[in-house]
Amino acid sequence: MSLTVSVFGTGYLGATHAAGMAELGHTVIGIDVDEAKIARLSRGEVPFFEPGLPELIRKHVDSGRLRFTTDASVAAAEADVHFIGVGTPQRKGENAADMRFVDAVIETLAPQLTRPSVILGKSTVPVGTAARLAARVRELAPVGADAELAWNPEFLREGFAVEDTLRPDRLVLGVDKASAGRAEAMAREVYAQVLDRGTPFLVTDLATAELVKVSANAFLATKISFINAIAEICEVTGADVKELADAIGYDERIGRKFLGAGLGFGGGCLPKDIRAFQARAGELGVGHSLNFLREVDEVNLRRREHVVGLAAKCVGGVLHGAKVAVLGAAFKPNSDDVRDSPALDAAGKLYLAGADVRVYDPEAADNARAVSPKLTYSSSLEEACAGAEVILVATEWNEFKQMDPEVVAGMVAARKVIDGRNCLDPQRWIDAGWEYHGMGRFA
Ligand SMILES: NC(=O)C1=CN([C@@H]2O[C@H](COP(=O)(O)OP(=O)(O)OC[C@H]3O[C@@H](n4cnc5c(N)ncnc54)[C@H](O)[C@@H]3O)[C@@H](O)[C@H]2O)C=CC1
Ligand SMILES: O=C(O)[C@H]1O[C@H](OP(=O)(O)OP(=O)(O)OC[C@H]2O[C@@H](n3ccc(=O)[nH]c3=O)[C@H](O)[C@@H]2O)[C@H](O)[C@@H](O)[C@@H]1O
Repeated sequence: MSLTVSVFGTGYLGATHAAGMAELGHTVIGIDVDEAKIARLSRGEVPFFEPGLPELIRKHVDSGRLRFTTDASVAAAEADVHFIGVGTPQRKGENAADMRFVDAVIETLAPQLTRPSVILGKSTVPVGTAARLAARVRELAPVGADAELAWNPEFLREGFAVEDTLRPDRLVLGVDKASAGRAEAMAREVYAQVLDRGTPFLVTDLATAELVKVSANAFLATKISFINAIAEICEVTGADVKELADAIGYDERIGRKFLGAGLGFGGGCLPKDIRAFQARAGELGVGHSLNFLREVDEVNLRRREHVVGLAAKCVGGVLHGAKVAVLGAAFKPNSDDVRDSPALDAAGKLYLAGADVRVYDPEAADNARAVSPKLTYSSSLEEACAGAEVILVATEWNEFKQMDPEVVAGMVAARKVIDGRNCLDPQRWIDAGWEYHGMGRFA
Protein backbone atom coordinates (compact mmCIF):
# COMPACT_ATOMS: atom_id res chain seq x y z
CA MET A 1 0.00 0.00 0.00
CA SER A 2 1.24 3.47 -0.80
CA LEU A 3 1.67 5.67 2.28
CA THR A 4 2.63 9.27 2.87
CA VAL A 5 5.96 9.38 4.64
CA SER A 6 7.97 12.27 6.07
CA VAL A 7 11.70 12.21 6.69
CA PHE A 8 13.20 14.77 9.09
CA GLY A 9 16.79 15.57 8.17
CA THR A 10 18.01 15.45 4.58
CA GLY A 11 21.70 14.73 5.14
CA TYR A 12 23.47 11.54 4.03
CA LEU A 13 20.95 9.32 5.82
CA GLY A 14 17.77 11.36 5.42
CA ALA A 15 18.06 12.26 1.74
CA THR A 16 18.86 8.67 0.85
CA HIS A 17 16.04 7.34 2.99
CA ALA A 18 13.58 9.81 1.46
CA ALA A 19 14.57 8.75 -2.06
CA GLY A 20 14.43 5.10 -1.05
CA MET A 21 10.93 5.51 0.37
CA ALA A 22 9.80 7.11 -2.91
CA GLU A 23 11.39 4.23 -4.83
CA LEU A 24 9.37 1.85 -2.65
CA GLY A 25 6.22 3.58 -3.92
CA HIS A 26 5.42 6.01 -1.12
CA THR A 27 4.69 9.72 -1.30
CA VAL A 28 7.53 11.42 0.54
CA ILE A 29 8.07 14.79 2.21
CA GLY A 30 11.68 15.56 3.15
CA ILE A 31 12.07 18.17 5.89
CA ASP A 32 15.18 20.07 6.88
CA VAL A 33 15.95 23.28 8.74
CA ASP A 34 18.67 24.08 6.19
CA GLU A 35 16.94 26.22 3.59
CA ALA A 36 19.77 26.04 1.05
CA LYS A 37 19.76 22.25 1.21
CA ILE A 38 15.99 22.12 0.74
CA ALA A 39 16.17 24.52 -2.21
CA ARG A 40 18.76 22.34 -3.93
CA LEU A 41 16.96 19.08 -3.24
CA SER A 42 13.71 20.62 -4.52
CA ARG A 43 15.49 21.24 -7.83
CA GLY A 44 16.54 17.59 -7.85
CA GLU A 45 20.15 18.35 -6.86
CA VAL A 46 21.93 16.35 -4.17
CA PRO A 47 24.16 18.55 -1.97
CA PHE A 48 26.68 15.74 -1.40
CA PHE A 49 28.33 12.96 -3.40
CA GLU A 50 26.58 9.60 -3.25
CA PRO A 51 26.64 7.31 -6.29
CA GLY A 52 23.17 6.64 -7.72
CA LEU A 53 21.38 9.10 -5.45
CA PRO A 54 21.07 12.10 -7.81
CA GLU A 55 19.32 9.95 -10.42
CA LEU A 56 16.88 8.59 -7.82
CA ILE A 57 16.11 12.00 -6.31
CA ARG A 58 15.61 13.60 -9.74
CA LYS A 59 13.34 10.77 -10.87
CA HIS A 60 11.04 11.10 -7.88
CA VAL A 61 11.12 14.90 -7.64
CA ASP A 62 10.13 15.03 -11.32
CA SER A 63 7.33 12.51 -10.81
CA GLY A 64 6.03 14.55 -7.86
CA ARG A 65 6.32 11.62 -5.47
CA LEU A 66 9.13 13.30 -3.55
CA ARG A 67 9.12 16.88 -2.32
CA PHE A 68 11.17 18.88 0.13
CA THR A 69 10.21 21.66 2.53
CA THR A 70 11.39 23.40 5.69
CA ASP A 71 7.82 23.46 6.98
CA ALA A 72 7.28 20.67 9.51
CA SER A 73 3.54 21.37 9.64
CA VAL A 74 3.18 19.91 6.14
CA ALA A 75 4.55 16.63 7.43
CA ALA A 76 2.38 16.74 10.54
CA ALA A 77 -0.73 17.29 8.47
CA GLU A 78 -0.10 14.82 5.67
CA ALA A 79 2.17 11.96 6.69
CA ASP A 80 1.13 8.59 8.13
CA VAL A 81 4.64 7.90 9.33
CA HIS A 82 7.48 10.23 10.27
CA PHE A 83 11.12 9.18 10.15
CA ILE A 84 13.73 11.03 12.22
CA GLY A 85 17.08 11.13 10.40
CA VAL A 86 18.71 14.25 11.83
CA GLY A 87 22.30 14.36 13.06
CA THR A 88 23.58 13.16 16.44
CA PRO A 89 27.14 14.53 16.32
CA GLN A 90 29.71 14.35 19.07
CA ARG A 91 29.29 17.19 21.56
CA LYS A 92 32.15 19.71 21.49
CA GLY A 93 34.84 18.73 23.99
CA GLU A 94 32.93 15.65 25.16
CA ASN A 95 32.40 12.07 24.07
CA ALA A 96 28.62 12.16 24.40
CA ALA A 97 26.22 12.63 21.49
CA ASP A 98 24.53 15.96 20.95
CA MET A 99 20.81 15.21 21.09
CA ARG A 100 19.61 18.74 20.35
CA PHE A 101 18.52 18.01 16.80
CA VAL A 102 16.56 14.86 17.56
CA ASP A 103 14.90 16.55 20.53
CA ALA A 104 14.00 19.56 18.36
CA VAL A 105 12.19 17.35 15.85
CA ILE A 106 10.00 15.87 18.59
CA GLU A 107 9.32 19.28 20.16
CA THR A 108 8.31 20.68 16.75
CA LEU A 109 6.44 17.73 15.33
CA ALA A 110 4.54 16.16 18.22
CA PRO A 111 2.38 19.18 19.16
CA GLN A 112 1.36 19.62 15.52
CA LEU A 113 0.13 16.06 14.96
CA THR A 114 -3.51 16.04 13.94
CA ARG A 115 -4.09 12.40 13.08
CA PRO A 116 -3.02 8.95 14.26
CA SER A 117 0.71 8.90 13.56
CA VAL A 118 3.74 6.73 13.91
CA ILE A 119 7.20 8.22 14.48
CA LEU A 120 10.15 5.99 13.57
CA GLY A 121 13.55 7.14 14.79
CA LYS A 122 16.47 6.29 12.50
CA SER A 123 19.24 8.47 13.92
CA THR A 124 21.89 6.70 16.01
CA VAL A 125 21.11 7.54 19.63
CA PRO A 126 22.28 6.69 23.16
CA VAL A 127 20.33 3.80 24.66
CA GLY A 128 17.36 5.15 26.60
CA THR A 129 16.62 7.95 24.13
CA ALA A 130 13.66 6.24 22.48
CA ALA A 131 11.87 5.57 25.78
CA ARG A 132 12.45 9.18 26.81
CA LEU A 133 11.13 10.48 23.49
CA ALA A 134 8.13 8.11 23.49
CA ALA A 135 7.08 9.60 26.83
CA ARG A 136 7.63 13.12 25.51
CA VAL A 137 5.48 12.40 22.44
CA ARG A 138 2.68 11.18 24.70
CA GLU A 139 2.94 14.46 26.64
CA LEU A 140 3.02 16.73 23.62
CA ALA A 141 0.71 15.09 21.07
CA PRO A 142 -2.82 16.51 21.06
CA VAL A 143 -5.68 14.23 22.09
CA GLY A 144 -6.71 12.14 19.11
CA ALA A 145 -3.32 12.23 17.48
CA ASP A 146 -2.69 8.83 19.01
CA ALA A 147 1.04 9.00 18.30
CA GLU A 148 3.37 6.05 18.75
CA LEU A 149 7.17 6.19 18.62
CA ALA A 150 9.44 3.28 17.73
CA TRP A 151 13.13 2.99 16.79
CA ASN A 152 14.25 1.72 13.41
CA PRO A 153 18.05 2.09 13.25
CA GLU A 154 19.80 2.51 9.94
CA PHE A 155 22.81 0.48 8.78
CA LEU A 156 23.60 2.05 5.40
CA ARG A 157 27.17 2.71 4.32
CA GLU A 158 28.08 5.89 2.50
CA GLY A 159 29.06 5.09 -1.05
CA PHE A 160 26.52 2.25 -1.10
CA ALA A 161 23.69 4.17 0.53
CA VAL A 162 21.05 3.60 -2.15
CA GLU A 163 21.71 -0.13 -2.39
CA ASP A 164 21.79 -0.51 1.40
CA THR A 165 18.51 1.39 1.75
CA LEU A 166 16.65 -0.62 -0.86
CA ARG A 167 18.29 -3.97 -0.06
CA PRO A 168 19.31 -3.93 3.61
CA ASP A 169 20.81 -7.02 5.28
CA ARG A 170 18.13 -6.77 7.94
CA LEU A 171 15.52 -4.43 9.37
CA VAL A 172 15.38 -3.81 13.10
CA LEU A 173 12.45 -2.23 14.88
CA GLY A 174 12.44 -1.42 18.57
CA VAL A 175 8.91 -1.02 19.90
CA ASP A 176 7.45 0.14 23.15
CA LYS A 177 6.05 -3.18 24.37
CA ALA A 178 3.21 -1.39 26.15
CA SER A 179 2.04 0.30 22.94
CA ALA A 180 -0.89 -0.66 20.75
CA GLY A 181 1.42 -2.22 18.13
CA ARG A 182 0.62 0.29 15.43
CA ALA A 183 4.29 1.10 14.87
CA GLU A 184 5.08 -2.48 13.92
CA ALA A 185 2.09 -2.69 11.60
CA MET A 186 3.08 0.60 9.96
CA ALA A 187 6.72 -0.46 9.57
CA ARG A 188 5.56 -3.68 7.90
CA GLU A 189 3.57 -1.59 5.40
CA VAL A 190 6.34 0.90 4.79
CA TYR A 191 8.89 -1.84 4.12
CA ALA A 192 6.46 -4.33 2.50
CA GLN A 193 8.54 -4.64 -0.69
CA VAL A 194 11.76 -5.17 1.25
CA LEU A 195 10.16 -7.74 3.55
CA ASP A 196 8.61 -9.58 0.60
CA ARG A 197 12.16 -10.37 -0.52
CA GLY A 198 12.71 -12.28 2.70
CA THR A 199 14.77 -9.61 4.46
CA PRO A 200 15.11 -10.55 8.15
CA PHE A 201 12.88 -8.32 10.30
CA LEU A 202 13.73 -8.24 13.98
CA VAL A 203 11.23 -6.67 16.34
CA THR A 204 12.76 -5.89 19.71
CA ASP A 205 12.20 -3.60 22.66
CA LEU A 206 13.37 0.01 22.34
CA ALA A 207 16.65 -0.39 24.23
CA THR A 208 17.70 -3.47 22.28
CA ALA A 209 17.15 -1.72 18.93
CA GLU A 210 19.21 1.28 20.03
CA LEU A 211 21.97 -1.03 21.27
CA VAL A 212 21.95 -3.16 18.10
CA LYS A 213 22.97 -0.09 16.14
CA VAL A 214 25.81 1.10 18.33
CA SER A 215 27.02 -2.46 18.97
CA ALA A 216 27.26 -3.08 15.22
CA ASN A 217 29.37 0.05 14.73
CA ALA A 218 31.47 -0.71 17.82
CA PHE A 219 32.13 -4.21 16.47
CA LEU A 220 33.15 -2.89 13.04
CA ALA A 221 35.45 -0.30 14.65
CA THR A 222 36.96 -2.98 16.89
CA LYS A 223 37.61 -5.25 13.93
CA ILE A 224 39.47 -2.47 12.11
CA SER A 225 41.53 -1.53 15.17
CA PHE A 226 42.27 -5.19 15.82
CA ILE A 227 43.89 -5.57 12.42
CA ASN A 228 45.65 -2.23 12.77
CA ALA A 229 47.09 -3.33 16.12
CA ILE A 230 48.33 -6.48 14.41
CA ALA A 231 49.69 -4.26 11.62
CA GLU A 232 51.85 -2.50 14.23
CA ILE A 233 53.33 -5.88 15.17
CA CYS A 234 53.83 -6.74 11.51
CA GLU A 235 55.67 -3.46 11.02
CA VAL A 236 58.33 -4.36 13.59
CA THR A 237 58.65 -8.01 12.58
CA GLY A 238 58.59 -7.77 8.80
CA ALA A 239 55.39 -9.81 8.59
CA ASP A 240 52.64 -9.05 6.07
CA VAL A 241 49.27 -8.02 7.55
CA LYS A 242 47.42 -8.48 4.28
CA GLU A 243 48.45 -12.12 3.97
CA LEU A 244 47.67 -12.54 7.66
CA ALA A 245 44.19 -11.05 7.20
CA ASP A 246 43.55 -13.34 4.22
CA ALA A 247 44.61 -16.33 6.26
CA ILE A 248 42.54 -15.57 9.36
CA GLY A 249 39.67 -14.31 7.20
CA TYR A 250 39.16 -17.74 5.65
CA ASP A 251 37.92 -18.85 9.05
CA GLU A 252 34.20 -18.17 8.64
CA ARG A 253 33.95 -17.32 12.32
CA ILE A 254 36.30 -14.39 11.68
CA GLY A 255 35.55 -13.37 8.07
CA ARG A 256 37.74 -11.23 5.79
CA LYS A 257 35.61 -8.08 5.75
CA PHE A 258 36.72 -5.07 7.78
CA LEU A 259 40.19 -6.49 8.21
CA GLY A 260 41.69 -3.84 5.93
CA ALA A 261 44.72 -2.43 7.76
CA GLY A 262 45.66 1.14 6.94
CA LEU A 263 44.99 4.67 8.04
CA GLY A 264 42.05 3.50 10.12
CA PHE A 265 38.41 4.43 10.38
CA GLY A 266 36.87 7.87 10.17
CA GLY A 267 33.63 9.41 9.03
CA GLY A 268 30.55 10.83 10.65
CA CYS A 269 29.65 7.61 12.46
CA LEU A 270 32.17 5.02 13.68
CA PRO A 271 34.39 7.44 15.65
CA LYS A 272 31.60 9.42 17.27
CA ASP A 273 29.47 6.34 17.89
CA ILE A 274 32.15 4.47 19.87
CA ARG A 275 32.74 7.61 21.93
CA ALA A 276 29.05 8.22 22.60
CA PHE A 277 28.64 4.54 23.51
CA GLN A 278 31.39 4.84 26.14
CA ALA A 279 29.86 8.04 27.50
CA ARG A 280 26.44 6.41 27.79
CA ALA A 281 27.88 3.30 29.48
CA GLY A 282 29.56 5.63 31.98
CA GLU A 283 26.26 7.35 32.74
CA LEU A 284 24.69 3.94 33.27
CA GLY A 285 27.44 3.01 35.76
CA VAL A 286 28.98 0.35 33.50
CA GLY A 287 31.72 2.41 31.86
CA HIS A 288 34.20 -0.41 32.57
CA SER A 289 32.31 -2.68 30.15
CA LEU A 290 33.39 -0.55 27.23
CA ASN A 291 36.88 0.45 28.35
CA PHE A 292 38.24 -1.53 25.40
CA LEU A 293 36.65 1.00 23.04
CA ARG A 294 39.03 3.64 24.36
CA GLU A 295 41.86 1.40 23.18
CA VAL A 296 40.09 0.89 19.83
CA ASP A 297 40.01 4.66 19.42
CA GLU A 298 43.65 5.04 20.41
CA VAL A 299 44.92 2.35 18.03
CA ASN A 300 42.90 4.05 15.30
CA LEU A 301 44.33 7.51 15.94
CA ARG A 302 47.90 6.11 16.11
CA ARG A 303 47.65 5.13 12.45
CA ARG A 304 47.46 8.79 11.48
CA GLU A 305 50.64 9.52 13.47
CA HIS A 306 52.28 6.49 11.90
CA VAL A 307 51.98 7.73 8.32
CA VAL A 308 53.33 11.14 9.34
CA GLY A 309 56.36 9.39 10.87
CA LEU A 310 56.81 7.35 7.70
CA ALA A 311 56.65 10.50 5.55
CA ALA A 312 59.32 12.11 7.73
CA LYS A 313 61.54 9.05 7.30
CA CYS A 314 61.08 9.21 3.52
CA VAL A 315 62.40 12.77 3.41
CA GLY A 316 65.40 12.20 5.66
CA GLY A 317 63.72 13.02 8.96
CA VAL A 318 62.84 16.66 8.32
CA LEU A 319 59.32 17.39 7.14
CA HIS A 320 59.81 21.13 7.24
CA GLY A 321 59.70 22.36 3.65
CA ALA A 322 59.30 18.84 2.20
CA LYS A 323 56.87 18.52 -0.69
CA VAL A 324 54.23 15.91 0.16
CA ALA A 325 51.33 14.93 -2.11
CA VAL A 326 48.33 13.64 -0.14
CA LEU A 327 46.02 11.68 -2.41
CA GLY A 328 42.56 11.66 -0.85
CA ALA A 329 40.68 13.81 1.63
CA ALA A 330 37.42 11.88 2.00
CA PHE A 331 37.17 9.40 4.88
CA LYS A 332 36.67 6.66 2.32
CA PRO A 333 36.26 6.39 -1.46
CA ASN A 334 32.97 7.08 -3.24
CA SER A 335 32.08 9.70 -0.66
CA ASP A 336 32.79 13.41 -0.31
CA ASP A 337 32.41 13.18 3.46
CA VAL A 338 35.42 14.55 5.34
CA ARG A 339 34.01 14.24 8.87
CA ASP A 340 36.81 12.88 11.06
CA SER A 341 38.67 11.88 7.91
CA PRO A 342 41.97 10.05 8.54
CA ALA A 343 43.24 11.40 5.21
CA LEU A 344 42.57 15.02 6.05
CA ASP A 345 43.82 14.58 9.59
CA ALA A 346 47.11 13.14 8.32
CA ALA A 347 47.39 15.99 5.80
CA GLY A 348 46.81 18.50 8.62
CA LYS A 349 49.49 16.86 10.78
CA LEU A 350 51.99 16.99 7.89
CA TYR A 351 51.15 20.66 7.38
CA LEU A 352 51.65 21.40 11.07
CA ALA A 353 55.06 19.71 10.86
CA GLY A 354 55.96 22.28 8.22
CA ALA A 355 55.59 20.14 5.10
CA ASP A 356 54.53 21.72 1.82
CA VAL A 357 51.35 19.64 1.47
CA ARG A 358 49.25 19.36 -1.69
CA VAL A 359 45.95 17.55 -1.26
CA TYR A 360 43.98 16.11 -4.14
CA ASP A 361 40.60 14.37 -3.89
CA PRO A 362 38.30 13.78 -6.86
CA GLU A 363 35.13 14.70 -4.93
CA ALA A 364 35.83 15.96 -1.43
CA ALA A 365 37.95 19.07 -2.05
CA ASP A 366 35.15 21.58 -1.35
CA ASN A 367 34.18 19.94 1.92
CA ALA A 368 37.85 19.58 2.86
CA ARG A 369 38.53 23.25 2.13
CA ALA A 370 35.64 24.22 4.39
CA VAL A 371 37.06 22.35 7.40
CA SER A 372 40.80 22.66 6.66
CA PRO A 373 41.15 25.95 4.79
CA LYS A 374 44.89 26.30 5.41
CA LEU A 375 45.80 23.26 3.33
CA THR A 376 46.65 23.65 -0.36
CA TYR A 377 44.32 21.76 -2.68
CA SER A 378 45.20 20.62 -6.16
CA SER A 379 42.67 20.14 -8.89
CA SER A 380 44.33 17.06 -10.36
CA LEU A 381 46.57 14.16 -9.51
CA GLU A 382 49.31 15.63 -11.74
CA GLU A 383 49.17 18.99 -9.97
CA ALA A 384 49.38 17.38 -6.51
CA CYS A 385 52.28 15.12 -7.48
CA ALA A 386 54.31 17.72 -9.35
CA GLY A 387 57.72 17.86 -7.67
CA ALA A 388 56.59 15.75 -4.70
CA GLU A 389 59.28 14.16 -2.56
CA VAL A 390 56.80 11.64 -1.21
CA ILE A 391 53.25 10.60 -2.08
CA LEU A 392 50.75 9.47 0.56
CA VAL A 393 47.76 7.52 -0.74
CA ALA A 394 45.23 8.28 1.99
CA THR A 395 41.88 7.34 0.41
CA GLU A 396 41.58 4.38 -1.95
CA TRP A 397 39.75 6.06 -4.84
CA ASN A 398 39.88 4.03 -8.08
CA GLU A 399 41.79 6.89 -9.69
CA PHE A 400 44.64 6.25 -7.25
CA LYS A 401 44.45 2.46 -7.33
CA GLN A 402 44.78 2.64 -11.13
CA MET A 403 47.82 4.93 -11.15
CA ASP A 404 50.62 3.76 -13.41
CA PRO A 405 53.86 3.98 -11.36
CA GLU A 406 55.89 4.71 -14.52
CA VAL A 407 53.65 7.66 -15.39
CA VAL A 408 53.58 9.04 -11.83
CA ALA A 409 57.37 8.73 -11.72
CA GLY A 410 57.48 11.40 -14.41
CA MET A 411 55.66 13.86 -12.14
CA VAL A 412 57.50 13.57 -8.84
CA ALA A 413 60.89 14.66 -7.55
CA ALA A 414 61.49 11.36 -5.71
CA ARG A 415 59.97 7.92 -6.18
CA LYS A 416 58.66 7.38 -2.67
CA VAL A 417 55.12 6.27 -1.94
CA ILE A 418 53.26 5.53 1.28
CA ASP A 419 50.26 3.33 0.58
CA GLY A 420 48.06 4.34 3.52
CA ARG A 421 45.27 2.04 2.37
CA ASN A 422 47.26 -0.95 1.07
CA CYS A 423 45.50 -0.42 -2.23
CA LEU A 424 48.46 -0.44 -4.64
CA ASP A 425 50.32 -3.43 -6.01
CA PRO A 426 53.65 -3.15 -4.11
CA GLN A 427 55.67 -5.24 -6.55
CA ARG A 428 54.57 -3.13 -9.52
CA TRP A 429 55.70 0.06 -7.77
CA ILE A 430 58.95 -1.48 -6.56
CA ASP A 431 59.68 -2.78 -10.08
CA ALA A 432 59.16 0.76 -11.39
CA GLY A 433 61.90 1.95 -9.04
CA TRP A 434 59.77 3.24 -6.18
CA GLU A 435 60.49 3.06 -2.47
CA TYR A 436 57.16 1.57 -1.37
CA HIS A 437 55.79 1.64 2.19
CA GLY A 438 52.58 -0.21 3.04
CA MET A 439 50.59 -0.46 6.24
CA GLY A 440 51.63 -3.53 8.24
CA ARG A 441 53.53 -4.80 5.19
CA PHE A 442 56.52 -3.58 3.16
CA ALA A 443 56.97 -1.32 6.18
N1 LIG B 1 25.76 8.96 7.29
C1 LIG B 1 25.49 7.69 7.39
O1 LIG B 1 25.99 6.89 6.59
C2 LIG B 1 24.61 7.15 8.46
C3 LIG B 1 24.17 7.94 9.50
N2 LIG B 1 23.45 7.40 10.53
C4 LIG B 1 22.95 8.27 11.59
O2 LIG B 1 21.96 9.11 11.01
C5 LIG B 1 21.96 10.39 11.61
C6 LIG B 1 22.15 11.45 10.55
O3 LIG B 1 23.42 11.29 9.99
P1 LIG B 1 23.86 12.06 8.65
O4 LIG B 1 22.77 11.99 7.65
O5 LIG B 1 25.19 11.54 8.29
O6 LIG B 1 23.96 13.55 9.19
P2 LIG B 1 24.01 14.93 8.36
O7 LIG B 1 24.71 15.88 9.24
O8 LIG B 1 24.50 14.65 6.98
O9 LIG B 1 22.48 15.36 8.23
C7 LIG B 1 21.69 15.77 9.29
C8 LIG B 1 20.65 16.73 8.72
O10 LIG B 1 19.68 17.03 9.74
C9 LIG B 1 19.27 18.37 9.55
N3 LIG B 1 18.56 18.87 10.75
C10 LIG B 1 19.09 19.31 11.93
N4 LIG B 1 18.09 19.67 12.77
C11 LIG B 1 16.92 19.45 12.12
C12 LIG B 1 15.56 19.60 12.47
N5 LIG B 1 15.20 20.03 13.68
N6 LIG B 1 14.62 19.28 11.56
C13 LIG B 1 14.96 18.83 10.32
N7 LIG B 1 16.25 18.65 9.94
C14 LIG B 1 17.21 18.95 10.83
C15 LIG B 1 20.56 19.09 9.24
O11 LIG B 1 20.33 20.35 8.66
C16 LIG B 1 21.21 18.08 8.27
O12 LIG B 1 20.84 18.32 6.93
C17 LIG B 1 23.05 10.32 12.68
O13 LIG B 1 22.48 9.94 13.90
C18 LIG B 1 23.96 9.23 12.17
O14 LIG B 1 24.71 8.64 13.21
C19 LIG B 1 23.11 6.08 10.56
C20 LIG B 1 23.50 5.25 9.55
C21 LIG B 1 24.27 5.71 8.40
O1 LIG C 1 26.31 4.26 11.30
C1 LIG C 1 26.74 4.61 10.24
O2 LIG C 1 26.71 5.76 9.82
C2 LIG C 1 27.37 3.66 9.30
O3 LIG C 1 28.77 3.56 9.67
C3 LIG C 1 29.53 2.69 8.84
O4 LIG C 1 29.48 3.12 7.48
P1 LIG C 1 30.38 4.29 6.89
O5 LIG C 1 30.76 5.23 7.98
O6 LIG C 1 29.66 4.80 5.70
O7 LIG C 1 31.71 3.63 6.35
P2 LIG C 1 32.44 2.22 6.47
O8 LIG C 1 32.41 1.56 5.15
O9 LIG C 1 31.99 1.45 7.64
O10 LIG C 1 33.93 2.71 6.72
C4 LIG C 1 34.24 3.42 7.91
C5 LIG C 1 35.71 3.72 7.98
O11 LIG C 1 36.45 2.53 8.22
C6 LIG C 1 37.53 2.43 7.30
N1 LIG C 1 37.80 0.99 7.06
C7 LIG C 1 36.80 0.16 6.66
C8 LIG C 1 37.05 -1.17 6.46
C9 LIG C 1 38.33 -1.68 6.68
O12 LIG C 1 38.62 -2.88 6.53
N2 LIG C 1 39.31 -0.82 7.09
C10 LIG C 1 39.08 0.50 7.28
O13 LIG C 1 40.00 1.26 7.68
C11 LIG C 1 37.07 3.18 6.07
O14 LIG C 1 38.15 3.62 5.30
C12 LIG C 1 36.30 4.33 6.70
O15 LIG C 1 37.18 5.37 7.06
C13 LIG C 1 28.92 1.30 8.89
O16 LIG C 1 29.64 0.44 8.00
C14 LIG C 1 27.45 1.33 8.47
O17 LIG C 1 26.88 0.03 8.58
C15 LIG C 1 26.73 2.30 9.39
O18 LIG C 1 25.36 2.41 9.03
